[in-house]
Amino acid sequence: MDFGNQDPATGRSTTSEPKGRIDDRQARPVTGNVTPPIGRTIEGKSGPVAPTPPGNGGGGGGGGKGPHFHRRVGPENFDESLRRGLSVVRGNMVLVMVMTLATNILILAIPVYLFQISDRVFTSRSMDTLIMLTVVIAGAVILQAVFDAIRRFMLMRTAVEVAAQLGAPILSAAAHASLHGTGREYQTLGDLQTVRGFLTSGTLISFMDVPFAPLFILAIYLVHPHLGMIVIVSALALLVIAMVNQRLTEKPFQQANMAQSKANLHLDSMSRNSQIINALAMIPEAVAIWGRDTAQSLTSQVRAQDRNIMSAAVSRAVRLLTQVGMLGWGAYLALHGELTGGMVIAASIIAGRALAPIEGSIEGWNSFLLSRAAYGRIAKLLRGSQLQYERLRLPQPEGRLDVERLLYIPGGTKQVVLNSIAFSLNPGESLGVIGNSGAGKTTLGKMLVGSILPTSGNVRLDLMDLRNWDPRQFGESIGYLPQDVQLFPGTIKQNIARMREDASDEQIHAAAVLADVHEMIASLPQGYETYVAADGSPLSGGQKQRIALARAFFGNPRLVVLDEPNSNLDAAGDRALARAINHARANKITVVVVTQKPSLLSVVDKIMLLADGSVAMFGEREPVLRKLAGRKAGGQVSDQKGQPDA
Ligand SMILES: Nc1ncnc2c1ncn2[C@@H]1O[C@H](COP(=O)(O)OP(=O)(O)OP(=O)(O)O)[C@@H](O)[C@H]1O
Repeated sequence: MDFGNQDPATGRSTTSEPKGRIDDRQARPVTGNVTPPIGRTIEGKSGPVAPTPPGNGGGGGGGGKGPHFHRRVGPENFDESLRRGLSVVRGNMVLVMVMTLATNILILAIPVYLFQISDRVFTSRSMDTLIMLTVVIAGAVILQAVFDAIRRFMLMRTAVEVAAQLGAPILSAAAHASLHGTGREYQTLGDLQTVRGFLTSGTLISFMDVPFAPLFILAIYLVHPHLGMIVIVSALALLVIAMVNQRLTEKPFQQANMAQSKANLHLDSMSRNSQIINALAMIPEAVAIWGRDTAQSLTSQVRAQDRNIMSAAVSRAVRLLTQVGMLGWGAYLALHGELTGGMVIAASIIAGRALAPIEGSIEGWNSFLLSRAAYGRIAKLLRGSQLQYERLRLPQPEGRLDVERLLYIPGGTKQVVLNSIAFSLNPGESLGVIGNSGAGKTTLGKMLVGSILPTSGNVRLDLMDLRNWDPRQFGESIGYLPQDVQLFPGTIKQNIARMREDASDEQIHAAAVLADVHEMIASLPQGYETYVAADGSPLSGGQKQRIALARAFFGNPRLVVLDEPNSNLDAAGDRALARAINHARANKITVVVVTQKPSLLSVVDKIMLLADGSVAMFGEREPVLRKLAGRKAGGQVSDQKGQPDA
C-alpha cells in the first residue's frame, strides 16, 4: 500500500487501510494478517519479480494516485514531555517531603528518650515509666526507619519514571538536532543518567532535610537559648563555607566535565574507526589524544576535589567543635543549675542532626551543580527542538522536484559550496549529476533529501518546501543512498526495511530483487537473517552498496537520490543499477543520481554538470552528452563553466 494510517502514539504507519478509502487496491483479496513479522524467513520467488506497482509500499512513498490524506498526527511536543517529566518529579516530591517531615520529627525520639530517662526515670526511679517510654520510643524509631525507606523508594521510582518519560523524547530530539549540531547532542542521554543519579543520591536527601534544620535549632533554643545561639552561629558558618566552596569549585568542575566529554567523543570516534586505527598503526596517536583530554579533565577534577575536600573538612570540624562547645557550655550551665545533664546530651545530639544535612549538602554540592547543568542541557535540547511544531500530513507526493536558487555556505566558513542551483524534475524523470571531485554533487544530494539545509533557496517536493513536510512522511516518500554507505547493526532484512517492524516480506524481497541483491543474499548461510555488524561485515563493499540500494528503493518512494551508487559495483551491479533506474522511471519515481561513470548516464533523462558549486550545464541527456563530447574534442576542460542549457 502506498501509505498506512498513522499511529498517533508511535508516529508509525500501520498496515491497515484507512476506512472508506476507495482505490484499485481494494479489489485485491485481503487474507487476514498477510504481513509476516520481520523475524520470519523470506522465500524468494522462483520466477522474475514483477515491478512493485506504485503505491504498494507499506513503509515507503505513495503511489500518488489521488489526494489521499494521512491521518493528521499531533506534533512531537518535547516541551510537553519535559513538563510531564517535571510534573512527575513535583507530584512525587510533595509526598517525599511529607515523609521527610515525619522522618525528621521522629528523629527527635532518641534525644527525647535521653532527656526523659535522665530527667524523669532517674528521678522517679519508675520501672513502668521506663518500659512505657522505651516502647513508645522504639515504635517511633521503627516508624522513622520505615518513613525514611519509603521516601528513598519513592525517590528511586521518581528517577526511573523521569528516565522512562524523557529517554525517548531526548533521543529523538538529539537525533534531530545532531543533523546541524556538534555531534554532542547524543550526550544529553548521559545527562539524563546524571539527573537520575542525583534524584536517588544522598545529596538530595540532605537537601530535603535542610529545611528542617530550623526546627531542630528551635528545639535546642527551647532547651537553652545559649545552646541555640551556638548552633545558629555554626549553621551560618556552614552556609558561608558552602557558598565559598561553590565559588571555588564551580569553574574547575566545569572544565573537568568539558574535557571529559571531549575525551568521550574521541573514544566514540575511536570505536567507530577501530579498523583504520589498527591498520594504519594510529593507536599511539589516538590514545595520546584521548590521554590529553582525560589528563586535563583529571587535573581540573583534582583541583576542584581538593577544594571540595578542604571545605568538607572545615565544615566537619565546625560541626564537631559545635558539639564540643555545646557540651562544654552545657556542662557550665548545668553546674550553675540551669540545665540537667540529660538536657545537655540531648541538645548536643539534636545539634548533630541539625547540622548533618547542611554538611551533606556541602559535600554533595558538586553533584548538584552537575545535575543542574545536565538538566539545563536537557531542557535546552527539548525546548529548542524543531520537531515540536505541528505539520500537516499531506497527500502522498507524486515526485515533482523543484530546486530554487540554492546557496550553501557551511556554518563557520566563507566557502560557497553551492551557488544559484535551480532546476526542476517532473515525477518519474531521472537526472544524472556529474562534475569534478569537490564540485558540490554530494552536498546537492544531501540537500535534496533534507539532511542539510541550504543557506538560502528552497528545495520543494510537490511544491512544498522540504522543511515544511512532516519529517516522517517525507522520510517515507524518499530513498537515499549516501556516498559513504553505513548499515545498521541488524539483519539484512531489517536493514533493507529501514528497521521498520511493519515491513512485509514482500516489500523487502521486492526491494532486494530490484537492487539485484536477492541472489547474493540467498547464497549467505543465514540469507535475509544474516546479521550485519556495525562495520558492515560479513558483506563486501559492493554488497553493502547494493543492500543500501535496496533500502533506498524500499517501500516505493517517490524521490530517490543515489550518490555514486556504482562506486563499488561490478558490471552485474552496474546492470542492476540501470534496471533499478528504469524501474523507477516506469513507476514514476523521480531519481537523482550522482555519478562519475558514463555507463549510468545512458539511462537518465537529464544531465547536470556541476562545476565549482554552480550549474555549468543542464538539459536533456543527448544534447548535454553531445555538448560534453564537443568540449572534449575541442580540448576544453569538462568542468569549465558555461550557461545552463535549460
Ligand atoms: N560542512 C562543510 N564545511 C566546509 N566545506 C564543506 C562542507 N561540506 C562540503 N564542503 C566543501 O564543499 C565542496 C564540495 O563537496 P562535495 O562533497 O559536495 O563534493 P563532490 O562533488 O561530491 O565531490 P566528490 O566527487 O569527491 O565526492 C568541497 O570542497 C568540500 O570541502
